Amino acid sequence: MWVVLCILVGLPLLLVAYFELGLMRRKRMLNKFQGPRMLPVVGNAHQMGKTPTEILNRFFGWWHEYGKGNFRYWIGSYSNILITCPKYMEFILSSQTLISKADSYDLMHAWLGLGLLTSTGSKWHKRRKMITPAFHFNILQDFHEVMNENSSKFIDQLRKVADGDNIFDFQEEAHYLTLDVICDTAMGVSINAMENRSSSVVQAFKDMCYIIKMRAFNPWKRNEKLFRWASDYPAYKRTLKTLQDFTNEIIEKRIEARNLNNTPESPGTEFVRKKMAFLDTLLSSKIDGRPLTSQELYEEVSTFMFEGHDTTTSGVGFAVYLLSRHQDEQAKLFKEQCDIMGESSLCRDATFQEISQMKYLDLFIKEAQRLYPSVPFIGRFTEKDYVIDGEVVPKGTTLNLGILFLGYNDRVFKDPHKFRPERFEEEKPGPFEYVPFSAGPRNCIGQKFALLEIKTVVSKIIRNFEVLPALDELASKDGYVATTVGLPAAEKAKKDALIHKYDPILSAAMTLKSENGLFLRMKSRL
Ligand code: HEM
Repeated sequence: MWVVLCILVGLPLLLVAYFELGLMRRKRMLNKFQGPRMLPVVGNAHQMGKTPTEILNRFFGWWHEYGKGNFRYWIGSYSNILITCPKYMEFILSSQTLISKADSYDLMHAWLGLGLLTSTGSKWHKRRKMITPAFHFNILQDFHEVMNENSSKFIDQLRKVADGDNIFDFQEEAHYLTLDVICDTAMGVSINAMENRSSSVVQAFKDMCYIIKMRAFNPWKRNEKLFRWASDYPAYKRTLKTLQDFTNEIIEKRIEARNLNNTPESPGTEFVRKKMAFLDTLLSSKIDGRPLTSQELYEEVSTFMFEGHDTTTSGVGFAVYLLSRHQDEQAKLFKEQCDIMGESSLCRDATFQEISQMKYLDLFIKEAQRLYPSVPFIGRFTEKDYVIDGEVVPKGTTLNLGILFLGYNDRVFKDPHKFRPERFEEEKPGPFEYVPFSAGPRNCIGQKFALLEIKTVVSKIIRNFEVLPALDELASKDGYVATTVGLPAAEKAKKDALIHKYDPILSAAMTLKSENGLFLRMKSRL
């Protein structure tokens, strides 16, 4: 009897002791960082919350508690530091060795393999060098034509859905547009997602982006082995196969066409684009003196398909959302369009040069990305000890770089909850104080592409539509943004009552499919 009792009590205690002993070194070092008290075994997991909204609120709560600095927290045996100090950002993002991604990126491996976004070490170095020329100025100019063509179709589509006083989900519409642009520029094919939205490939892209984000917030489904038992696993596998088959087929056909010297210009091919697609650049490139293997081609094309449309969808979405809330700024943007394009030719496409002259639009997009960055967090993993600003960050720590938090830091941005595009002319943030596209050697390779696309689409919307004020109580009358993000708890509670129904950052920027959508009203100007 006593023996059984001893085993029942002693064994769990021994297990806990063993578990804690294994973490001792990391705990000792990380205790030098400020952060919430943790329990044995679970760490701070019990405090995190379950939904993206709860998790984000928890992070902002701690951020205020710890003086808007970095803080550490533990999820079981996983040690994390949320990085919000520009000095740390600088060290991490400038490092040539601290380039391994956090384990949250593993969720993308099944689809993207180890492409530019997810790879590390010499594999990443070689690929980065090879892919950089794909964003050359001339290629970007070619891509601008595709952006223009597709955004004209998008405007036609908006005329249908925004007809009269219709309220519609803008984010949903923008998703199909950005998918069309990226398919055309990355692979040289048109899937016409704006019209064929129910096609299996179009839905597969949408579902896959959703699944990746949903799993990131679900501790069980995040685990590959446990996810296999989930009821949505079979559907996920089907989605994955649809995307893999589609991409591989396009690559094979493109190679065949090239082998037959059947250039993309030749009639009779299904390749609609007459210009070089990203895939063509890859097919002409070499790694270690040899052409890329089918797997390498697949990984890079898929990476572009993912990175290149999900991010720009929210980039366009939040900019247009802010138009609805900030009518004075919308009026200034419209005036800029008239000045640059001429009042009588607002219908035509803006040229590459005209887009670069749209200075107020540039400031507006910068401000939108400060408040609602399309990529709110990025993650790194320490493969060895690092000394950052005099403190040792031990091997085996996940560094979550809070891009979102930088934008709400009043030491960097005066009155951060005020929506004021002009601030970027007056108070220039340092290179690591505002990093929506990251910075340093692993910054966003598609930054110029993304900004060009967002500006092309948003400027066209401004010329063609008046984005009407929101019908709720949240239209800004004082220039402040309608969000609870970044507010201290007391102020947040006051605003919560108003905003709980609709807060784009909590529902969409945290990138789980928006609970309510991004509902807007527009009136045609023409
Ligand atoms: C608003 C739009 C976009 C934003 C805010 C954005 C932001 C970012 C950020 C923050 C990173 C760093 C990720 C990390 O370190 O884990 C990144 C990396 C990357 N982005 Fe973007 N991105 C955007 C659009 C695009 C587009 C349009 C493309 C391609 C056409 C693209 C391709 C990539 C790739 C391939 C990487 C990985 C680069 C590397 O690790 O060397 N992105 N992006």
